[in-house]
Amino acid sequence: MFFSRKSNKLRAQLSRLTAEYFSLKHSVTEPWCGEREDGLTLLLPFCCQTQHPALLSYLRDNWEGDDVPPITIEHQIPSYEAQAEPVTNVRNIIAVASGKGGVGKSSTAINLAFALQQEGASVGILDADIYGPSIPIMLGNKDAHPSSSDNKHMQPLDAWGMVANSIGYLVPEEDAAVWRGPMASRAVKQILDETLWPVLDYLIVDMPPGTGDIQLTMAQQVPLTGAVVVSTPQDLALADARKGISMFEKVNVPVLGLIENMSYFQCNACGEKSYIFSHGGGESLAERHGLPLLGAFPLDMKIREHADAGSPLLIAEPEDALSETYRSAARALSLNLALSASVRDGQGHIRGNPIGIQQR
Ligand SMILES: Nc1ncnc2c1ncn2[C@@H]1O[C@H](COP(=O)(O)OP(=O)(O)OP(=O)(O)O)[C@@H](O)[C@H]1O
Repeated sequence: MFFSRKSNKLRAQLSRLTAEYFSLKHSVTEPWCGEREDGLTLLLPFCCQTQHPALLSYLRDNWEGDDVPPITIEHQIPSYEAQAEPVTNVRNIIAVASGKGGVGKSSTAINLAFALQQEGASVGILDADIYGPSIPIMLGNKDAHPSSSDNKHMQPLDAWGMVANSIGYLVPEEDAAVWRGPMASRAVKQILDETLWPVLDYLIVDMPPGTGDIQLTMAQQVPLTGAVVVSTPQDLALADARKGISMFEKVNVPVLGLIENMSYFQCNACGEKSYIFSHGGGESLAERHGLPLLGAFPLDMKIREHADAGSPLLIAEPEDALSETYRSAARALSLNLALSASVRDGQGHIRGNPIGIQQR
């Protein structure tokens, strides 16, 4: 065993500094710390790959004692409990939902999916917005169709390194548009189960907007690990977002956080922010429900342009400040899931308060 006598002390120090970095309790970070022959290991149950260098610097700069041992940071995302049977190869399914239509749920779903991927997770996206599938347009492959070698299972489409499936790849939009609720829910469940997903840490599901029977049935039938609710700061949208939160609570799906979209518009010329759809609504809704606000995104032409052009913002402009805001939301989402959910097989139980990752 490496440094046998000192190893407990070293692990305790790694745990303390990691807790400080993420503003967590020492007892939360302790199980993440281990050792191997040539040094210490930090195995995180959430993804934040872009932060590893900063975390490593923080550990090195604040290490007390003689030499800093070699530290390896890795992540391994567990499968968390859900109300229904898991889908083959899929560790966690996260719904992106909105009470009201047109608030930017699909744009958020796709950008969050790429952001999680850039943070080191393996991610796929399922477009369950049966009456208005927009993921194929946003991925730029609306005329593609999944292939099948046995006429029973489908290979998901692969666009920009992201696996995806959507009703939009399978049937003409006008056909799905007339399906009744039960048929629509069955179709989503069927696509979910019959797609040959590779091993995924997260499958992001773009839900149909609203909180009616269809959404409720889907929330029950799909083994959701958690949900993210998207809203604009407008009173009307917030009232519907509240209904969305209650819907997930009713079916015991934990809401992992809120996203406020179209929060403000910033003038390119003078930099002034205008709060077109009101101000602070997302924050107060999050506070009232004890949920984290994972991110607040401006009304920005780039978001619309990349969605329309089928070139995901995070791929086309990964260095843009907006892309970093999506990655920050993705990190907070991944961390919050790790802190608030129970691991599916009952091993390595981790609990704590929902918080975002601190920017250092
Ligand atoms: N923050 C934003 N800034 C600018 N445009 C945005 C933003 N968010 C979304 N949009 C644009 O608004 C339109 C609606 O967005 P999107 O399709 O993501 O919403 P939705 O809530 O999924 O809609 P639906 O209810 O139809 O499913 C799209 O044209 C999208 O590009």
